[in-house]
Amino acid sequence: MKRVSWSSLDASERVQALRRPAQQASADTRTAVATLIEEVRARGDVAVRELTERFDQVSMDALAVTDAECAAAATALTPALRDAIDEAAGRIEAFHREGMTREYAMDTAPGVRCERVLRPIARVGLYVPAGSAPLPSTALMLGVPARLAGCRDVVLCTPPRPDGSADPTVLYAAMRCGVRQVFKVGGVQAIAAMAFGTASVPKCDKLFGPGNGYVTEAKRQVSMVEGGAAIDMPAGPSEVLVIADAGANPAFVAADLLSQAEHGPDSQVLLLSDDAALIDAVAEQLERQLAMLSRAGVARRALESSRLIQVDTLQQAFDISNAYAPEHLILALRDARAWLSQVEAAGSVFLGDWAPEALGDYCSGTNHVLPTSGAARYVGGLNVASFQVAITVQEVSRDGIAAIGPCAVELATAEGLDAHRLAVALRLDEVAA
Ligand SMILES: NC(=O)c1ccc[n+]([C@@H]2O[C@H](COP(=O)([O-])OP(=O)(O)OC[C@H]3O[C@@H](n4cnc5c(N)ncnc54)[C@H](O)[C@@H]3O)[C@@H](O)[C@H]2O)c1
Ligand SMILES: N[C@H](CO)Cc1c[nH]c[nH+]1
Ligand SMILES: [Zn+2]
Repeated sequence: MKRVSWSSLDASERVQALRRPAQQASADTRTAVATLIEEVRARGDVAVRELTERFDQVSMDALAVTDAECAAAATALTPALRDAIDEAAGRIEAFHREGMTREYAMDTAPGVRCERVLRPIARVGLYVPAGSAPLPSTALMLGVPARLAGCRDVVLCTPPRPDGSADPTVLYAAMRCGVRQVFKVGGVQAIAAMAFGTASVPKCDKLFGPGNGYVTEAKRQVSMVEGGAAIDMPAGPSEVLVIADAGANPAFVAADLLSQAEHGPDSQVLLLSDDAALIDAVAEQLERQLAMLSRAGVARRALESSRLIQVDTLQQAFDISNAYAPEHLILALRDARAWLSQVEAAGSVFLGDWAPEALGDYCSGTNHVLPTSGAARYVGGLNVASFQVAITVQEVSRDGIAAIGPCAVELATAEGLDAHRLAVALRLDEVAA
């Protein structure tokens, strides 16, 4: 893992040091994804099956998971795993319920009642990755808020395993959230199928969930074409930025870095510290722990585009972090809570030595579907409101229009919009008569 001293870098070297490996899909990826989307759009399930055979090396007959498969999934899990999923789901539900947006109403003038009401998005499509590792925790992170929002049709796609089945843990987690429409489809073909609909897969209004570079690019593209679907956010290859001081535990810090590096070769992990000895110790721990990982190859590739950065001060570390806007930010600091006020852009923050990012991935209660590639500057992680639309309502009485109508007339006149002015003025005349 490359080590740099921030103050010795010039401006362009600093940009280079924080460059993400998959900042943007390459032109080749964009073109390839566009072609795949068009194939699904034009030929529906036939194309989905062909692409599944090409990219997942499995020939599929039925794409939908049957009730029998769901029932078998539950019994395939150990009681301990079922309990862990149930326990995690409980905390995720509690935290998301508490944070739900509320409806409200107020009189903005006598006789003018303004309200915000909430409605669930009717048809939502959830993507649960399973390319290099099936992620049942992602099924919880998507399914729990979808259920709390009250979405009517919840569709879930996840790549099939080599034998054509769906991962039973993903299925159990999906069922735990009340998801009944599950399809064994992954990658671009899943996103295109949910965006445009096929004979098997229902068309959805909005798509949610993380995925690799192809999935993320496919989401971006379907959200930009007429007749496509809205999307939650860019939730691509995982990232973590750790800010650690001299008192941090190097083994903990290294483990946290590796926990994101093992997601994929295009993951990126950064350590920022004002203590050279801590950085040395973390580098040593990284090597030691890599030797114990089953996915060491993947993690090593991610570490190639990752950095150990020595900063002059912790304040400088926060300036760098805010500019980078990481998906996950770990503050391995003695007074982590006091530094929280310095965080301006991050998907999810982990305070102190006892809050590994892996807890947020699974079971602290927060959502792990988070903005990557710097999108944390303008969008937060998934929550119940992501699955709802807020509709505003106004109810106006005769007294109400008498009170605020002249204001509208004045503004409509200034804009030269006569019909607007008339729509109000006619009513004012009637009220005055
Ligand atoms: N940001 C977040 O909130 C978040 C959360 C969880 C996971 N993640 C990320 O999700 C990703 C999961 O990726 P994954 O690959 O394991 O699973 P995935 O399900 O996203 O992708 C697997 C699919 O990719 C498709 N694919 C593979 N090679 C292709 C090619 N050459 N052309 C077109 N399509 C191809 C296949 O159809 C396959 O089914 C990781 O990068 C992980 O870091 C992000
Ligand atoms: N760290 C991932 C989000 O970037 C989520 C995840 C799921 N399972 C393990 N980790
Ligand atoms: Zn993770």
